[in-house]
Amino acid sequence: MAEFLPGAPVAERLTQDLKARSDALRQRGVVPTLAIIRVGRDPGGLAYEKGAASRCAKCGIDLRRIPLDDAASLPEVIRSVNDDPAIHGCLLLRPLADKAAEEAAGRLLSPDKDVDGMTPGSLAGLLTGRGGFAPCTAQACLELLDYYGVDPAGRRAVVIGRSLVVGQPAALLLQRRNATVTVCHTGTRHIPALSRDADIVIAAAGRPGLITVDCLRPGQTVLDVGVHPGPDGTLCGDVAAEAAGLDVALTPVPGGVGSVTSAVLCKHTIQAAENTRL
Ligand SMILES: Nc1nc(=O)c2c([nH]1)NC[C@@H]1CN(c3ccc(C(=O)N[C@@H](CCC(=O)O)C(=O)O)cc3)C=[N+]21
Repeated sequence: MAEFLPGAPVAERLTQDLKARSDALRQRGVVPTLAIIRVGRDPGGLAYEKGAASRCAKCGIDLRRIPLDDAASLPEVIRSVNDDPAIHGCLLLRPLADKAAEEAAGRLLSPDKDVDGMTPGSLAGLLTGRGGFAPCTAQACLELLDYYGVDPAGRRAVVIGRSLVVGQPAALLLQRRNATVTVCHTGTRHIPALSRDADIVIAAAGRPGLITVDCLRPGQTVLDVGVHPGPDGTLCGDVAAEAAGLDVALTPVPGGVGSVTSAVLCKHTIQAAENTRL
């Protein structure tokens, strides 16, 4: 049977540290503040905004919600966020229907306030190891490994999925922690053999049930990033439900990586507020 690795204790430990850091900032007259820009009403974005709002309240972070009907005013809103010293972090919920507007927003947002790690500046910092915030879900994977004492150093890791939001940042973060990383994607042959060979598997393909039991072996640590609404209204991940019967350490869906993501968003916001000089 699988040993489950819940996200709640990881988020809770992060929250305790962040609340203390927020109190220290407020004593210096700095109120850590996050702006969340939402264009439209995508269910995934609404779910994330709801989780982030709840986590911000626990961490002592003020939240500025900026709902927009469309992307027309996005450049002006991003500029006002960049110029507002009272706002330390900004999350633009993605994806936008208007890809060009999303890319333009990524070029406009100050990397210093890009707590979601979406801007070219942040991604360059991730690649070079010189500053910037990593995308929160990728960072959440490392927070889970650290909390549960799984040291990536010297281990073989397979990341399934090569998005700029999760797969590639997670691979870079694992490499920086001295893991040997293989990134699998739609062009990869023999994913099951490659995946079975790894000590750590990060499933971030965005395809429900893609990682079947023949991709896994006893003793592995498996982080399931997928969050997919199932036909019966429940949520499922990229890892097939049958994996629960294997002798692996597995993050549940819901209650796994997703529940740590918003805590990492808060961690980046507090860090951004601490980076400001009074
Ligand atoms: N710039 C940007 N960055 C994102 O990281 C981003 C985004 N836009 N747009 C929306 C998606 C979706 N997303 C989720 C994160 C956590 C949960 C989460 O906490 N899920 C809970 C379950 C929530 C529920 O029960 O509905 C869990 O997995 O335990 C869900 C969805 C981040 N996203």
